[in-house]
Amino acid sequence: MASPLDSINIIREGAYLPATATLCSLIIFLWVLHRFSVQRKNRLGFRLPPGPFAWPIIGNLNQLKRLPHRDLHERGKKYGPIMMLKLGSVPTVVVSSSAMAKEFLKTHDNVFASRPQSAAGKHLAYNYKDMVLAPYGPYWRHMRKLCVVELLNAKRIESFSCVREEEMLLTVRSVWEMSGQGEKLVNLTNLFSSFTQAVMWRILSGTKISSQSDAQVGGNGEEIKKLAVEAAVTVGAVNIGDFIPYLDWMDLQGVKRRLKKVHNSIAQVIKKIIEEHEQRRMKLHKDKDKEQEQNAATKGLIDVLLEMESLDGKAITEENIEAIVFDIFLAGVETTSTTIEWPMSEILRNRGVAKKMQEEIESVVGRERAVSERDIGSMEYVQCVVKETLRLYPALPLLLPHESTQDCAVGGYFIPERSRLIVNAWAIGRDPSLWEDPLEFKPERFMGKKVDVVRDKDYFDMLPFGAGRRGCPGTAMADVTMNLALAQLVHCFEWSVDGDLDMTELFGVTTPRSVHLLARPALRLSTCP
Ligand code: HEM
Repeated sequence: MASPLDSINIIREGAYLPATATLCSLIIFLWVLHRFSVQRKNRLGFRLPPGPFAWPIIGNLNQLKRLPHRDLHERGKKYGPIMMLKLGSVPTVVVSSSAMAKEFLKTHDNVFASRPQSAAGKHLAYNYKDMVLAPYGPYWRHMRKLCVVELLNAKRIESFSCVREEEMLLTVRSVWEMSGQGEKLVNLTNLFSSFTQAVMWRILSGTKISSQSDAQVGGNGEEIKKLAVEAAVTVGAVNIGDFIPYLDWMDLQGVKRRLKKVHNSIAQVIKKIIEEHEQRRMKLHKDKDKEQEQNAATKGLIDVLLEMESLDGKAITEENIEAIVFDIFLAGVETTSTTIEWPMSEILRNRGVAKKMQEEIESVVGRERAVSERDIGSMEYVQCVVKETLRLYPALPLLLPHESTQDCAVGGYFIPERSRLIVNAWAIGRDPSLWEDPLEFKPERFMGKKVDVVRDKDYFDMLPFGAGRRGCPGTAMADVTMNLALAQLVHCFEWSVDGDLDMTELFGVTTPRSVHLLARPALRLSTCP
């Protein structure tokens, strides 16, 4: 995956900086003018938050390290829980305490609910016509309501439990097969990716990702799997033009070109699958019996969207449907699979955690059958393992960037309009003033405590899903998927690794392990389910 630092190094080495002195003077003049205007704007009478010295043009871009969540955490120790950086010409507020995160994402949520403009939003995400990268306003509200109320409501998520359970059973069987019945190591990183892709694709389209019918219609599922990886790599690169707008037109790193290419390929696949659904619906409509049969079966979200003509009197266009399919697939897959990979790594390093999980699971389901989603409610320790993972390993350690839509005073500091907000969820989850032994993986810390990371809107001591208006709408779906996958894998198999595990991470769209997770399964149940 391209590292943000690779892109930043281009600037550090000076390879592309404008050469002529005139241009430099002009840029410095504009920079001074800009600083002056920011200071003048401060009619609220507060100072800007503290932060390191920012160079003209590049600001602090050249100082960011390969793992920015760790780097910003270290800097936060010097400058405090609100720090101001300049990324290129973009004023950027970095927040790294629970109390300050609450100020920004709850008290002043309405001011910080927008997203900054970016090449990814323009060229990949349907020119901001998706939900994830759309600026705050009526269009985003329409899309968010459609997604939260119609697609990801509790009843709908529950209706897909059979999809998740079936895909998990297929995954367990493929583990056993791939390992040569316990002889060989299995690549769990790839396995979790395939599992979450299969679940999300089936929930959207109603078809298996590599089923025969899918293959007959051109293998849309397989195609989108490859494209999702490509999109993640491209979005993971820092685009210089997003931070130094007057260099944007040059597309120095070729990011815009790659984004456009990936967008066109993804849009084509999504368009095709929507057209196929439309045609099938028309055919079924003619055959009433089959239509009833289809209605009784679980529908994919694309069918749900096609059946709805409007929401609150506003039409649901084909572009809306395409963008929502795009968002749910891309936002739901990597985040969930990364969050399953880390607790499996901890379980492999800590036999005691696996043992406690197995004892609890067996007390609920015995050894003769696989775990179902209904069982999870009775498994407090398994749920604590998931919570502890979300605390220590948030898949998006800096959430997604927010942007302020007006001047604002927060925590005694002035935050100018159009500042970028970065909330360091990784640092908050490891804050020693909130957590005892913060760096240790101890699921027991949540036992007997009513901590509801998914639904409690007032809980800011860990923020794996963000909070407020832009908080993740897929939390409930992610929660059931992760709990089921972990319980099933630990119940069916005893896992072992060769040697010590490397626990370092990469920073890209999500924060996966830097080295794929390989482990050997030994069957615990009498037969593979
Ligand atoms: C463990 C899994 C997941 C994690 C850790 C996660 C985390 C996040 C985070 C941190 C954000 C940004 C919040 C912010 O900007 O303040 C977000 C946004 C979002 N997530 Fe998730 N997510 C997960 C799974 C999912 C799933 C399964 C779906 C869909 C079914 C989903 C859909 C979205 C969408 C659409 C947004 C954008 C919301 C908006 O901008 O209005 N996520 N997620």
